[in-house]
Amino acid sequence: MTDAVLQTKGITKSFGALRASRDISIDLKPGEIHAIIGPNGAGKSTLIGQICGTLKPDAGSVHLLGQDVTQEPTRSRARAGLGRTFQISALAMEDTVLQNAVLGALGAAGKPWRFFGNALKDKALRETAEEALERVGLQDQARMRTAELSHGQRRQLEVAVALTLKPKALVMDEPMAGMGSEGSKILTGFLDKLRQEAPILLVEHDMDAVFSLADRISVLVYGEVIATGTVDEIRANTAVKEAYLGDEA
Ligand SMILES: Nc1ncnc2c1ncn2[C@@H]1O[C@H](COP(=O)(O)OP(=O)(O)OP(=O)(O)O)[C@@H](O)[C@H]1O
Repeated sequence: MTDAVLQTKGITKSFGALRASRDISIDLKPGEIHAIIGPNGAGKSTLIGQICGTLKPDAGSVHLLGQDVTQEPTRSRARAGLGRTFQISALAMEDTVLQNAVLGALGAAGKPWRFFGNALKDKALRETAEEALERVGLQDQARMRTAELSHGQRRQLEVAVALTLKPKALVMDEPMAGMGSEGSKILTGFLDKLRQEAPILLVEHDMDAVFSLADRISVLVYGEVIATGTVDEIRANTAVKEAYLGDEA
């Protein structure tokens, strides 16, 4: 377990009487995609919030590259190498694709947003942004307004923004949501390669994507991890079939 890039130990979180996270211990190892699946309301977003620092656990701890970051705010976790993409887009729609990527690079460099006006002229930031766009295949769209991108391209841009951080680990919240089958295929191929650079904790409802990408899957039900295993192990797990997968297994 010592080689985990990201790890939670006994994370517990309640909202009033509702226990949204129950003693969750999961880890993310170098080079892997670890998918978190479970029904609506199972506690996936609550878990991500605690990992990324927007929510504080009532008990338990979060470790990034061996450091206990439980009390650290989101910003310092990001600076330490924790990248994330959001379920709801955080992009500035009226800005160009390149501007959004530069904004990401500016944040990754720890510079306040008031420097944004000059950021486009900053060679290093611009290069970081252009490189990230190229990696997700959006170099030809750099000058387009973000609002003009297709849904799938916006998802690709969100990944590019996360990449400007040069992350050591990535947390992705439903990257496939709203994608057509072609877009899902492109993103799946991209994530498949990306795992070598930064392992990915992937929260995803698209079971085709999960089954084709995940090295390991953890199944969350009522705030509790009921199983962790390979795709084959999870598909064969009776408790998982009963609680969640049913005929999809
Ligand atoms: N801030 C909050 N206050 C009160 N209850 C909350 C809060 N956030 C989440 N919950 C509750 O905690 C439980 C877990 O919610 P969470 O959003 O983490 O689930 P989820 O697995 O991400 O769901 P989905 O797949 O629908 O996104 C739900 O019952 C939800 O209503």
